[in-house]
Order: sequence, then structure tokens, then C-alpha cells
Amino acid sequence: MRHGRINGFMKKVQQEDYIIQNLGECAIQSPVIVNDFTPDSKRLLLKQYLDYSNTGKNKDEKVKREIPLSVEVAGPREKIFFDPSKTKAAIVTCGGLCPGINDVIRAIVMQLYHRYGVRNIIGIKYGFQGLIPSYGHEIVELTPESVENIHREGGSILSSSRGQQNIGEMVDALSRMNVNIFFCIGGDGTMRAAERITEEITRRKLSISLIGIPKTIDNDLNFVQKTFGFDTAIAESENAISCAHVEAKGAPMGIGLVKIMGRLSGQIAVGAALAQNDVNFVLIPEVPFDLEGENGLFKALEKRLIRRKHCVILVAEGAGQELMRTNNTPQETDASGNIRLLDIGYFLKVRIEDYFKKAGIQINLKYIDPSYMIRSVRASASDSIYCSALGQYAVHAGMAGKTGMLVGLLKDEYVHLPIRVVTSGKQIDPEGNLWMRVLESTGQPPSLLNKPLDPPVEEHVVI
Ligand SMILES: Nc1ncnc2c1ncn2[C@@H]1O[C@H](COP(=O)(O)OP(=O)(O)O)[C@@H](O)[C@H]1O
Ligand SMILES: O=P(O)(O)OC[C@H]1O[C@](O)(COP(=O)(O)O)[C@@H](O)[C@@H]1O
Ligand SMILES: [Mg+2]
Repeated sequence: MRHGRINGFMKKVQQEDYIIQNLGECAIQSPVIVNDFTPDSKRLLLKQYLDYSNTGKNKDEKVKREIPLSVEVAGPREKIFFDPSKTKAAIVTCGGLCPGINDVIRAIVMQLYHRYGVRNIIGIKYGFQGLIPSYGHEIVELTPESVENIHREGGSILSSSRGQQNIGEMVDALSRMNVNIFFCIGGDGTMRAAERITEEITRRKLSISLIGIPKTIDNDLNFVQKTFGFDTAIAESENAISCAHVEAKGAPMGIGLVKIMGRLSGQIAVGAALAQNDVNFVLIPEVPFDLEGENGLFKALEKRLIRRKHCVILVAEGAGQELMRTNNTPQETDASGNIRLLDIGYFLKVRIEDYFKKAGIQINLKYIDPSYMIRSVRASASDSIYCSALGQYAVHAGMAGKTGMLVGLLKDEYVHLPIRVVTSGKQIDPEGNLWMRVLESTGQPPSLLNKPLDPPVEEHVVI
């Protein structure tokens, strides 16, 4: 039996209260096409916590061996590790820009200063470069006054960079500057670097806590329900899609083609398509497609145009890369080692125009690429709320002496995740409900392939 607070009164809540009424027996087969139907017997456990505080010695051993799969819940700890009056904290922002970075910096500084009384807070400029003396970047002092208004602007007041730096030299700098808590705001690349920095700190037996905060519009960190900036990026892409829809309807046989960021995952494209129901085809890296052939994109597009006279296509920048590559195409990477993508947007524009020209059908294709405009803006209200929570929880974790971890949302709960589990990359499951909802809302065919793919060998991690 549990207790719930209803209208200010405590009420006993029992399992019976959660039984859903049914009008009667369901005897008719549903016309909805999905891979898995949801049985009534599938239930969500309501806020189950596990408290193992009374287990005596070897608690960590107990967590490893006896406690079911679970993660540490974030929040202020009764006892802390660092003495606030002697604590020095450093903040770095790495990788691509993302709405909300300044909100997180502000929240960390305010929380350290006002809740814990930490007076020594520094900012590392231009990502990990700022820890390497030869770059000559200045170290900036961060105070409540200096960060007071920064959340009103996009970008990062500390700036950012890509490119690997020497791990040993970075730890030398942290140690030389007497940093006790190192806050790393970044995406998958930053977390890979953070993991290596933590290993080096541990190897040197230094008492430096490293806390990650999940930044990236791509939303591709494993186990993290949502990275900050993702919601804003979706909201910003709406404008481009609306314009594409207007343009498509504004001319005979109009096609609005929009390319949206998303390197290895189509999370932004999927979110934007579901937020903006004008999209008719969503193309993402996780779901391969053919151009030609009876089931390919061109034929599906042609059928749609004949039927409805206009069409909106939303393509994630990482989609269809295999269609453009030959064995001789060089695989280029950026300074951080991320694969440089070929331009699927322009490629599709040219190929679609070519197809319809050959078919003798006159179309009007308008191509829109909002590019960096979806990530250099300030955070939306919901992202700002998320950013302040992440900043606050990151400080609680750092002051408690936790390290090699990241704060994030998982199943609507703020939790501590070991950095090593988040870097393997999160993708959209083509068999999952999210993609099914995209297919339902766009009406695009379940597959744009002429030949079905071989079944995947690896199992997906289900959380
Ligand atoms: N395996 C790694 N070892 C050390 N540094 C890394 C590693 N992977 C990425 N980095 C560094 O982390 C920083 C951020 O990575 P990047 O991929 O650019 O952005 P993001 O963190 O947003 O994914 C860059 O300076 C990059 O070089
Ligand atoms: O800023 P760059 O180097 O042009 O990179 C663009 C890439 O950065 C992103 O905006 C975000 O990537 P990260 O968060 O991993 O840095 C991607 O969507 C996009 O592919
Ligand atoms: Mg990344």
C-alpha cells in the first residue's frame, strides 16, 4: 500500500485504484498495423525506489551482486565530500553548440555559490583546448554577477571546440589549478574524453570529481531520456517545415524538401515530424531506403503527388549515406573523429528532379536547409527548466564526491549514470513504437526498400 497527496490531504492509494474500466470484451480485430500490440497485462510500475541503506558493510558489493538492475537517484546528499570553503570548481563546454549551454553554466555557478558557499569557480575556454597551455586561452572567473544574464543568449559564454587533446596534459592542468570538481558539458565525444580523464585521475589517485552534463541537439546519448537542447532544436525546425509545406502547396506538384541535423540518429527529424504533422516522408539514418524500384522513394513520391498534388519530405542529415558512397568515396572525419557526412539534401533534390523530368511530370521542388539555425538559438522554456535541474543535480553529485558519472533524465527521474554506459550511442528502433507513430502520422509506406533487410544480429538494449 502507498500514500498519495491529493488536494493537500494524504489518501491511502491501493492497487485497486489503478484498475481501468473496460466497456466489455473486445472481439474485433484492430486495423492498426504494428509489430507489437500492447496487451492489457503490460503495466508500468509506479515510482518504485529501492533503499538499501540498512545493509551494513559492503554496500557497493551488494549493489553489484544482489540489487536488481537499477541506477542511483540524483539529489542533495546529507553528507558531502568537499569542504565548500576550500573547493574549486571548473566548467568546460565541448563539441557542437546547443541551446541551453549557458543555462547549465548559470545553474552550476548559482548552485555552487548560493547553496554550497563555493567561491572559487572557473570557466575553461574553447572546450578541452582551454586546458592545454600552448593554446594560450584565458581562464575566466565565474561569479553570480558574471553569469546573471547569460541564459538569455544562445551558444556558450565559454565557447567550444572539437579535436582531441592529450589526456595527461589535461589532468596536469586540473591538478596544477587545484580543481576539485570538473563539470564537463558535452555530447558523446565529450563523454568518451571524460571517461578517459576520469581513468587518468583515478590512476594518479587524485581527488578530482568529474561530472558530465548531457548536451547535444542530436539526443544520441544512451540511457539518457533526453539531452538538453533537443526540444528547442525540434521547436526551431518547425518553421522550416511549415515554410516547406506552404511552398509545396503553393505550386502545382509542389515538393518541399527539408534537411535537418542529426548525425547518426534521426531523433530531431522524428520529433519534428511528430510535432509538425505536415510531413509526408521522414528519412532517417536508422531506416535505409531505395530511390528507384517499385517500392522505392521515387515511386512512393509519385503516387503521393498524383493523389494529393503536394508533398513534404524531411530528411535527417545522416540518412541515405550509403546511396551516395561508392567504394572509392573517401571517409573523412572532423577534428573530433566524427564522420563527415555527404550532403543528402542536395543529392535528393537533384535526383528527385531528374526522376520526374525523365517521367515527363513537371514538379516544383523547393529545398530548405535550416542548418545551424536550429541549434544556435537560446533554449526554449522547457529546455531552460531541464538545464537548471541538470546544473543543480550536477552540483549535488560533485559536492558529494561522485565521479565518472553524468546526471540525466531516465524514465522521468533525475539519475546518476556511469559515463561508460552512455557513450555507445542511442538510435531510433525501426521496429519500435516511436517509428511506428511516425509511419502512422506521415502515412508513408512501412518500407521504401525493394528487398527486405536481413534481420539484425544484435539485440537492442531496452530501457
Ligand atoms: N575518445 C576520445 N578521447 C579523447 N577525446 C575525445 C574522444 N572522443 C571525443 N573527444 C573530444 O571530446 C570533445 C567533444 O567531442 P565532439 O565529438 O566534438 O562533440 P560532442 O561531445 O558534442 O559529441 C572534442 O574535443 C573531442 O576531440
Ligand atoms: O558544428 P559542426 O562541426 O559543423 O557539426 C555539426 C554537427 O553537430 C551537431 O549539431 C551536434 O553534434 P554534437 O552535439 O555531437 O557536437 C550535429 O547535429 C551536426 O551533425
Ligand atoms: Mg556528438
